[in-house]
Amino acid sequence: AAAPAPDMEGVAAALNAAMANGAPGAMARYTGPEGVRARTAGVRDRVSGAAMDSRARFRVGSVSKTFSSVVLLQLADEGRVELDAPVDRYLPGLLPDERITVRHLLTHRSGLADYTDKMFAQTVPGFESVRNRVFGYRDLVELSLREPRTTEPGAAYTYSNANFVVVGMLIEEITGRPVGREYERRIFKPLRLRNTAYVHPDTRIKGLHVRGYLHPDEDGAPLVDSTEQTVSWAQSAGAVISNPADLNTFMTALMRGRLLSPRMLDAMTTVTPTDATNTRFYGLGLRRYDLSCGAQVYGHTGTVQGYYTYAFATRDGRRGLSAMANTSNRGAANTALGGTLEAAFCGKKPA
Ligand SMILES: C[C@@H](NC(=O)[C@@H](C)NC(=O)CCCC[C@H](NC(=O)C[NH3+])C(=O)[O-])C(=O)O
Repeated sequence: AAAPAPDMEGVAAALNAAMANGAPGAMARYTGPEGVRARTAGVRDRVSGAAMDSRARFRVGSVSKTFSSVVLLQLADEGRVELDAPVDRYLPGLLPDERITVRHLLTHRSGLADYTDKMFAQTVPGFESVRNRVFGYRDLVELSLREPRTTEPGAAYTYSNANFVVVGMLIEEITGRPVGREYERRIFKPLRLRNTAYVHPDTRIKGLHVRGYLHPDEDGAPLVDSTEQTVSWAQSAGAVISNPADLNTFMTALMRGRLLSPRMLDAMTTVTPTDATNTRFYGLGLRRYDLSCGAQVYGHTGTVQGYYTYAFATRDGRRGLSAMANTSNRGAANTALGGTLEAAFCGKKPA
């Protein structure tokens, strides 16, 4: 059946719901056979009052994991890394268990603990303690290895930023180049993503951008402007900057086979369930959400201080949606923002 037209009023309602739940602003951009549709709400800057702008850049958080996964899978397509080889073959001695394979990293089944749980147990103090720090990859792996492993290698899905820190190390080890350079030459340049950048450890977002606002843990405490930070605590797991149009271009081009061989794209989109709802799945650095109308959308979510992101596309790459709310540490705002997916990909609810 032909896909339903996007329900842009429903998208706008989801943006307003994100604002009602604590986001100063939000925006979404749909691309499909009907053309491009964008909606904005609220402000991108609480001090100047500047309105949200769908061209503006922001921190995409874990959507960075899909960029990192694409680079590593291109290296696999080139025969320079084997997904089922132990990480130990490429980074000898880094990890304490040689059963951990490259594929375990990409599927969050390595058992490596997520160091951000402790790092950000207290949201604002944790953020303030790292926002200007520059970590080496090994510092972050060390932080992870201080915690007990969460599963036997391959046995279960347990999400961890540490996995994609090691993916960044693999990319640099195999190519001999910084991960940012590989993003540029393999993804940003070929797809002409002119509003996408990897500037770690620079703390600024250059050009027209959204300011991000972090909710403290204490009820009623004022929002913290978290726009400037190194995101060195995440790097290849979360430090990419982009904008809605570039995220649509990236996810739809990925699904159309512009970045990987058909075999590798099939591997990337081969998913396993991540929870009991059987509507959320994970492949190789890629999420799949199964929506109420039967649509299956592939992409990633992102959470970095001051920014919630969704960036998804249909498997045929004909339709895409990216959405952002400029707040975080406020789950209800994130859930509300997620409502843009149902509205965009399932269209108007039957009356
Ligand atoms: C979940 C998401 N993951 C990511 O995007 C990665 C890069 N972000 C995190 O791990 C969250 C770090 C804490 C955020 C902070 N929370 C706290 O500090 C809680 N105490 C905040 O909300 O800004 C994803 O894969 O979709």
